Amino acid sequence: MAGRGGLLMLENFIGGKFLPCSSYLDSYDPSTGEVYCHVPDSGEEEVEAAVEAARAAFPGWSSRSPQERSQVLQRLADLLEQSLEELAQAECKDQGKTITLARTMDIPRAVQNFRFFASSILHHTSECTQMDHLGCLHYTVRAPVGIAALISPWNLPLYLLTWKIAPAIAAGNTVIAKPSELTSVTAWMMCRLLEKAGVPPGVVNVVFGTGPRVGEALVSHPDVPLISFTGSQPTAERITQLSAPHCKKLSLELGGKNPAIIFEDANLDECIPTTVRSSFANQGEICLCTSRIFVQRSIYSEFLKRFVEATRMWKVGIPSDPSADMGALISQAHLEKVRSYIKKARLEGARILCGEGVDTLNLPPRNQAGYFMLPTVITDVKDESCCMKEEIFGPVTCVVPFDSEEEVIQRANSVKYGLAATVWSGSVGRVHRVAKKLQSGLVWTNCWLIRELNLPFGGMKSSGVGREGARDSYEFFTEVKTITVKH
Ligand SMILES: NC(=O)C1=CN([C@@H]2O[C@H](COP(=O)(O)OP(=O)(O)OC[C@H]3O[C@@H](n4cnc5c(N)ncnc54)[C@H](O)[C@@H]3O)[C@@H](O)[C@H]2O)C=CC1
Ligand SMILES: N/C(=C\C=C\C(=O)O)C(=O)O
Repeated sequence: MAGRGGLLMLENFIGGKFLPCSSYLDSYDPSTGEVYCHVPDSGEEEVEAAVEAARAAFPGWSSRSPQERSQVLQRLADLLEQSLEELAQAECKDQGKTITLARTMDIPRAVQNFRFFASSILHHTSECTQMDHLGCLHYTVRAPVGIAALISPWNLPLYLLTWKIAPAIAAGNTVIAKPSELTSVTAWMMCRLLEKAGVPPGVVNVVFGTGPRVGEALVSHPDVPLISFTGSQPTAERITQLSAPHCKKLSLELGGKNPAIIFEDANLDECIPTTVRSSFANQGEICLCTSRIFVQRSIYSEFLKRFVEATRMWKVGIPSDPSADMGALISQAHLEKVRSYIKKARLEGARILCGEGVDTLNLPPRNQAGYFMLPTVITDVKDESCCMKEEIFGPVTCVVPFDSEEEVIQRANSVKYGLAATVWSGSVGRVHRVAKKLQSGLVWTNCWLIRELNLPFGGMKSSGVGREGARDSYEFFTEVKTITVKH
């Protein structure tokens, strides 16, 4: 919809209707730094209306059979798939990611999220145990919890939002989704498809705006009993505080400081391109991205040389360029934050081998004010440095040597996060041994980001609370009851 100055103007989606808001936020095109869209700056009033709509829709939706709900999810998946190109173009413009990534990863995965939960909801079974000596049979039943608040970040906008909406509504809940105010467009586009897919009004409501205003109104609302959040650890802390008085169910998917551990028997021909990708895909703005690379000393020099060469080949370009490997970062503030880590590393005596401040970035004149930076490799950096401890969430990775297996496990585990690790070795015994000892919710060995949606996804320590996946999301989005029958 065209709004002020011909710019795109989004509206909230509440009770099956698009509704204007009394105030709006500017949303920027990361590749130019120009305002291109206005996003509703919602608050308590909009949350109240969304809660009312979600409450009214709950009895009807929750009493449908899993088969009926599954069909609706399948139709929505089909409609999203038919709009794949349009959604990919929108995601690329709104987020700054490359069109290739949006086409091959973000939007296909959003489609898959609905297909996956449309199927998995049909296959859950409940538990039953016998106590013959007491003449008792015990079994469990599950029921949807109610109105779910779903809060998602800006890095994988539709991908992560649908990873929450799909299991929540498949299980019979009604939802109020709040996408990041920085990347709201594809969620709004999805709302245009809901009626055609057969999603009844009020089952999926989307309120746009900032965390402190609309986010807090949502998470502290007494009639919203569960919250699924993906984002930063400080925001998770705030959500936990606000929801604590109501004892809400919480699922928190947070950041990482993910290690790659590369042993001397690794296949470097596979490891190097994959580790470049795991460090810099989506501008390093994925919570699963590698940011600490530990390399066994005997291959350290060779690895470093080849890794830097491969990083220099990683093309930074305008997001709409299909040959670009990396686009623009999300915002000016984020670009400055990422750059500040490189400055700190320099001051601490680390060496920047390529990227920011070393190589030259060539951009068309129209994109000079965009939020671009080159993929950057840091070395000679201490484990205590903030670059090795804190989540940077940008195209920056540190490479350091190690000597023994025990030492590298201890160093990899020495951060507050525990989300994702990769281990590279030709020894089957070693990959199992090391994977088991890493404090990490996910370990990929000799690969990265191969997702099996059935299995638990999530982090340990400060990387989160709870897991998502076929069974885990079902358990989160339902309440279980144990029933005992004396016969
Ligand atoms: N999945 C991840 O691990 C992600 C990590 N981050 C990290 O967080 C840093 C900051 O990025 P942000 O966008 O500011 O992340 P954030 O955690 O503030 O935002 C994520 C979502 O939470 C909402 N939100 C923010 N404050 C809230 C509050 N008080 N109550 C309810 N909802 C609230 C935001 O509007 C957004 O929808 C990044 O630099 C990165 O390090 C950011 C995005 C994703
Ligand atoms: N939660 C994030 C990524 C998840 C990826 C997946 O489920 O495949 C993130 O980057 O915040």
